[in-house]
Amino acid sequence: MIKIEHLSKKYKSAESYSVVDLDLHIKEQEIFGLLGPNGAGKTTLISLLCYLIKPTSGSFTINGLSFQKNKQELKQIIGIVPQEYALYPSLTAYENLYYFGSMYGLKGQKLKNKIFAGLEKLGLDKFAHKKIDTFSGGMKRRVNLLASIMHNPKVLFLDEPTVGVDVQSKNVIIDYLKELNKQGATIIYTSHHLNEAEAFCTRVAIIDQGKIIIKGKPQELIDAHENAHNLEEMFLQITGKALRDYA
Ligand SMILES: Nc1ncnc2c1ncn2[C@@H]1O[C@H](COP(=O)(O)OP(=O)(O)OP(=O)(O)O)[C@@H](O)[C@H]1O
Repeated sequence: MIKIEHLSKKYKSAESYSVVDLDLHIKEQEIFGLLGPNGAGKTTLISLLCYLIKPTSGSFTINGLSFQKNKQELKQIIGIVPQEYALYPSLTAYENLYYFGSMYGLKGQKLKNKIFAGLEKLGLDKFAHKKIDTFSGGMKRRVNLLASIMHNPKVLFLDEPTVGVDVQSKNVIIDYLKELNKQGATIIYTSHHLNEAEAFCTRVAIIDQGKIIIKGKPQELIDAHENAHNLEEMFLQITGKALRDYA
């Protein structure tokens, strides 16, 4: 499904590479977690795969398609849930979703039904006609997710989709993602919530300084590390306890 080969990225203003000669294959219908300390290169990797930024070298394909040759086809099959809200605050939830759905060529009753079905699933149907700037963080995160899946993408990239939300919103988001995955979506997501990733992901990769240092099924990784009873303990053993501040 996703084949990444020797992918590297060095930002123009940066002194070092943010993604370094990275190889990774992700299979269809996996839920793949990209984990790592602050500044490890997770967002950069997701941004490369969505072609929001260009690689310095290396290549990748998604479903056999490459951005260089099949940009339009790829745009139809991928969905991107960014870390920042991609919503218009002065428009209602319905108007936002209508706008994003129209961008993918959806219209009329079909689009309307899709919007209301999504809002209902995520517990927001009562708020369809309220403006986004009146929403809580958890509500905005849920609309942000819906905006990215209006076109039923086969592959969904999510950059910290549950950051800053309460447990209730987090559970609704994760359950919805599991449902999309059951329906066939491949999911690639970044998170700092290691308990969440342990329960949610079929496989995870731990990234540090732009490189994958370990990957596998969460339980297998935990079992392979003595004294680690969960993913967080394994993560700390591998990445160390030092702070990762950068500017
Ligand atoms: N636009 C940019 N220009 C220059 N350097 C950048 C840019 N964006 C990110 N970087 C650098 O690339 C490295 C990786 O950053 P990235 O945001 O991908 O990490 P991350 O793993 O997503 O971190 P976090 O968990 O804090 O979101 C960092 O050293 C960061 O300073």
